Amino acid sequence: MTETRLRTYTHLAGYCLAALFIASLALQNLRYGFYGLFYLATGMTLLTLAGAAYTFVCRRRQLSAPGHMMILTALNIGLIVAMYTMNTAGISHWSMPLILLNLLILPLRQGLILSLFLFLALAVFLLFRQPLQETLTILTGAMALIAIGALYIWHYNHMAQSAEDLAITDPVTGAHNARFLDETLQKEISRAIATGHSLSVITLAIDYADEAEDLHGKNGIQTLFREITQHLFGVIRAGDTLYTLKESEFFLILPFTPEEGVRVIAERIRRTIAEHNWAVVGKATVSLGCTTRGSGDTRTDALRKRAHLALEEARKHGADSTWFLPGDATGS
Ligand SMILES: Nc1nc2c(ncn2[C@@H]2O[C@H](COP(=O)(O)OP(=O)(O)OP(=O)(O)O)[C@@H](O)[C@H]2O)c(=O)[nH]1
Repeated sequence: MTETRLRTYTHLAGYCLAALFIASLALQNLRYGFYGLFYLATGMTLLTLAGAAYTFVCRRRQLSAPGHMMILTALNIGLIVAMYTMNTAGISHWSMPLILLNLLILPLRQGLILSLFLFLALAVFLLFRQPLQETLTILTGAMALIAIGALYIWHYNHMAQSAEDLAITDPVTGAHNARFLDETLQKEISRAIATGHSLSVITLAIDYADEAEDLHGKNGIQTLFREITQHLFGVIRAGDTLYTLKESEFFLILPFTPEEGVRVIAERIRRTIAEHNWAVVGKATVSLGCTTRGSGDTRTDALRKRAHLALEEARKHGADSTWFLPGDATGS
C-alpha cells in the first residue's frame, strides 16, 4: 500500500470515528436539554464530516493537503471558545479526542503546535474554574496523551523513512539500486531539457569479477564491491548519484557535466581504482562506458543503452579502459 493511500485510510478513519463520537455527545446533550452543548457538538460533527469529505476529494495528494490544518484549527478554536463562553467543566474532556485527531492527521510539528495550544487554553480554563487536584489530573492525562501520541507518530515517520530508504538501496553496496535509477535518470533528463544543461552518465564494471569471486569467495568479492562503492562516493561530487546495477556493475548520473567533464571524471575513477590497494583482492581494475545526452535523447533507455554499448567497446579494448560514445556519432 502506498503512503498516500495509507494516509487517506487513516485520515478517513480518524475523522469518521471522531464524527461518531461527537455526534453521540450531541445526542446525549440533546436528551438532557443542554442545547448549547448540543449545537456545539453538532457543529463539530459537521466539521469532522467535512474533514472526511476533504480527505476523499484530495485522496491522491494526502501528503500535502493544507485543508486539514484549517479544519482542525477551526475544531480546536471552536472548542476553546465554547469552553470559555459556556463555562461547563465537563467540556474539557472533549479536548482528548481532538488532541489525538490533531496528531493523527496533521504533520507532526503542526499537530504538536495545535495540541499544545489547546492544552494551554485548557490549563488556563481549568486553573480558574476547577479544584486544583482535578485540574492536575486532567492536565496530566492530556500531557501524557500528547507525549505518547507524538512519540508514536515520530516512530512511525522514522520507520516509514527507513522502509523507503531500504526500497531504493542495494543491500550489499549501500548505493541506490537499479529500481531507483530510471526514476532519477528520467527526472535528470527532463531537467537537462528544461535548463539546457549537459547531462552525462557512466556505466562501470569491475574487470574479471567472476574470477575474483572464484579466488576470494563471495564474502571477499562483496567486500570489494562495498569498498569500491565507498571509493566512488569519495571521488564524485555532490549532485552526482551512484547506483548498483548488478553487483559488479555500477551506474553514475552526472548532471551539469559535458563530454569533456565526463571524460575527466571517468579517467580519474579508472586511474584511482587501478592505483588503490584493496583489502581482500589487492589490485583491481574497472572498465567504464560513458556518454553525454544528445539533443534527441529524451528517454532513459537510450542513454542507458548507449552507456552500455560504450562499456562493451571499452572492454573490447582490454581491461582497465574507458570509452566514450557521443549522442549522435561513433565513439572514441
Ligand atoms: N559530474 C562530475 N564532473 C566532474 C567531476 N570531477 C570533474 N568533473 C568534470 O571535469 C571537469 C574538470 O574537472 P577538474 O579537472 O577537477 O577541474 P576543476 O576545474 O577543478 O573542476 P570544477 O572546479 O569541479 O569544475 C569539471 O568541470 C567537470 O565537468 C565529478 O566529480 N563529477
